Order: sequence, then C-alpha cells, then structure tokens
Amino acid sequence: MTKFNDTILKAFRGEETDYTPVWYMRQAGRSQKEYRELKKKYSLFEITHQPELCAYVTRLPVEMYNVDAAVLYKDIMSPLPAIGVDVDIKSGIGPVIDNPIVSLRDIEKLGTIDPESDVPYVLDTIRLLTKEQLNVPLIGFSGAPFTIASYMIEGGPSKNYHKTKALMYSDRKAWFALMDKLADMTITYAKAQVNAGAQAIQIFDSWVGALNVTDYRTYIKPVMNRIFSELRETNVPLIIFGVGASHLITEWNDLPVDVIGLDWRMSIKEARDLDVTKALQGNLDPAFMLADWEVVEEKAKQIIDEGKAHPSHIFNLGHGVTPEISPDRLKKLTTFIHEYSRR
Ligand SMILES: O=C(O)CCc1c2[nH]c(c1CC(=O)O)Cc1[nH]c(c(CC(=O)O)c1CCC(=O)O)Cc1[nH]c(c(CC(=O)O)c1CCC(=O)O)Cc1[nH]c(c(CCC(=O)O)c1CC(=O)O)C2
Repeated sequence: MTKFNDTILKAFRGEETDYTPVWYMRQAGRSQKEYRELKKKYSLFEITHQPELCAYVTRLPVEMYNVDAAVLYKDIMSPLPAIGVDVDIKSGIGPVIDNPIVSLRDIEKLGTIDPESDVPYVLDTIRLLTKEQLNVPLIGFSGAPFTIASYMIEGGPSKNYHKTKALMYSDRKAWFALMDKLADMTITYAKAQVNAGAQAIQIFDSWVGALNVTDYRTYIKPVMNRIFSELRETNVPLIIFGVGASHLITEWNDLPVDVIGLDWRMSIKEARDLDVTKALQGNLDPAFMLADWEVVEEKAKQIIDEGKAHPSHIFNLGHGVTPEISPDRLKKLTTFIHEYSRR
C-alpha cells in the first residue's frame, strides 16, 4: 500500500495544504458501470450488509478518480430499521416508509440503536477499509434529525415538507421528542463509525434549507448543537452539509463544526464575505459536469481560486454525483483540481 495521504484531514482542520483536496458526494454509485452491474444482483441494503462487497464499492471511486477521501457506501436511511422504522429504497423513487410517523405515540415507540448488534456490517466494512485497504481517509456520515424526520413523516421524498412542518408547528412536544430520539441515534451511530476507524464525519441535513432562519433557531439549532458538541469528543473533523441552505450558513458557523459544505447557490467568496470562518467544502453545481469541458474548467478554476483565499477549502460538487455524470469527467476534474491548485 502506498503512503497514507492525510491532506484532506489537514484541510478539514483548517490547515493549509499543498493542493486543494477533493472528494465527491455520491462518488460511489450509479454513475459507475461497475456499480450498475452489481445493482442488477443486489439492492443497496444487500450491498451494505456484505462488508467485502461494500468496501469494494466504497473503494472504487478512490481507485478510479484518485480522490482524497473515501465515503462509506450506505444511505442516510441505513440506521432506521435499528430504531424500528421499516424503510425500503425503491428504484427511481428513493427511500419509502410505509408507516409514516403521525403522532407522539409513534415517536414514543421508536427504539435506540446499538451499532455493534444492529449494524455490525457497517462497522466491519469500516474496519476492513481503514485497517487494510485505503490509503486516504474514510468519511463516515449520518443524516441529521430534520432530514431523516422528513422521510419518516412524509413517507418518502417530498417537495414541500408540509406534513413535517405541520407536525413541527402544531405539536412541539412531539417534534422535540422526535428530534431528541433522532439526535441520540445520530450521535451513537456516528461515534461507532469513528470507533471503528472513520476519520471524519459528515452530517447531512440535506433538506433543512426548507426552514427560515427563525424557525431553524427555534426547532433545529439546539439539537444540532447537541449533536456536534457530543461528536466533538471523538476528535475527528465534523462537516455539516445541506442543499438550498445558504440563508442558514451563519447559523451553521455558530455550531461546533469544522467544515461547512456549500451547495452551488452561494459562492465561496460570498460565504467568506459573511464572515464564515470555518473551512469550506464545495461547490461545483453537478449540472456543470454535463457541459463542455472548457466550461467545467473555468468554473472549477474560479472555485479553487476563491477557496485558496480562504484559510481552507475542500473541493466537492454542490450536491451528489448524478447517474448521468461520466466517470471520465470525474477523473479529469480530479486531476485538474490537483494540478491547478498546487502551490
Ligand atoms: O433515485 C434517486 O435519484 C435517489 C434516491 C435516494 C436514495 N437515498 C436518498 C435518495 C433521494 C430521495 O429520494 O430523497 C436519500 C439520501 N441519501 C443520501 C442523502 C444525503 C445527500 O445526498 O444530500 C439523501 C437525502 C438527500 C438527497 O438524496 O439528495 C446520502 C447517500 N446516499 C448514498 C450515499 C453513499 C454513496 O454514494 O457512497 C450517500 C452519502 C454519502 C455521499 O453523499 O457520498 C447512496 C445511494 N442512496 C440511494 C441511491 C440510489 C439508488 C440505488 O443505487 O439503490 C444511492 C446510490 C447512488 O446515489 O447512486 C437512494
């Protein structure tokens, strides 16, 4: 195995690096033909239950693109069965929950996660990857309470989160009970990933941008503060990410996180101009990946240049790699970022 490359961990911690490190959300998955072949035989959950296979899927983009980190292949819904939520991932739809949460009674029935007995395969995959296979750090992750709750309440993906917001606005007791249960799950699950070997944790609050700032402060910020404060004990870098959440970025800057993941709606410079002090991750609009290479290169240069002026920057897309994006493009972009950013 070649020497372990910890560049991205330095960038996560806000230290200057020799070049801009890069990883891509959803770098493992449907954009790769090897993955699509596997999916003819196995579902996402079937892959994640087999550590050797799951480690292979996780490693594939690292080997193919030379990215600076691996991200554990699984879904934000993966821990839900452990707390008693029956979830299925349906092709072309996404996560589906047949018995959505409607009341405090449903919330009180939710259990707690014991990672060693409930998701041993996740921990085994991490051990395999970090002890034997990877020469770059492994990023573990968990969904955040609002985003997970939105699937549990809506029963699947949603455009407007009306049922989720209705519960939040009308039954504070139920809402905070749900946030607390999901926070406990997130903390226990993320800590177990670190204990097994994960070297950074990203918390996906993908859909929290649906809330305004005042409601974020009232209904979400306290629970996010608790999650990150407790995860600080692990000493690994902590990343927060959300889509369409630029209006919440100064709220996130208050949280005990190391890195803020930006989607494409706000530039790195605009974030810095708001006095955001954390390391920044992002933020090429995945749509650019379908445009002519010259266009991609020009936009990537701008992001790298703005990132260099910031204490620390990690290149990523503004959201996950979509199935249409070609692996050749991802490889070319990774090489370009590494070469162009070298100091
Ligand atoms: O069908 C679709 O287009 C996506 C369906 C979907 C899934 N989870 C979901 C959604 C979105 C939704 O419906 O709300 C729900 C889901 N999963 C996830 C997030 C967080 C986010 O992306 O903002 C979310 C919510 C937000 C979002 O999807 O944009 C996270 C996720 N899914 C997954 C991974 C692991 C990985 O990519 O290595 C990761 C995390 C790490 C990372 O970003 O790299 C894997 C995953 N989940 C899923 C799929 C597709 C189906 C499959 O191969 O069986 C796949 C594989 C792929 O993306 O190609 C299912």
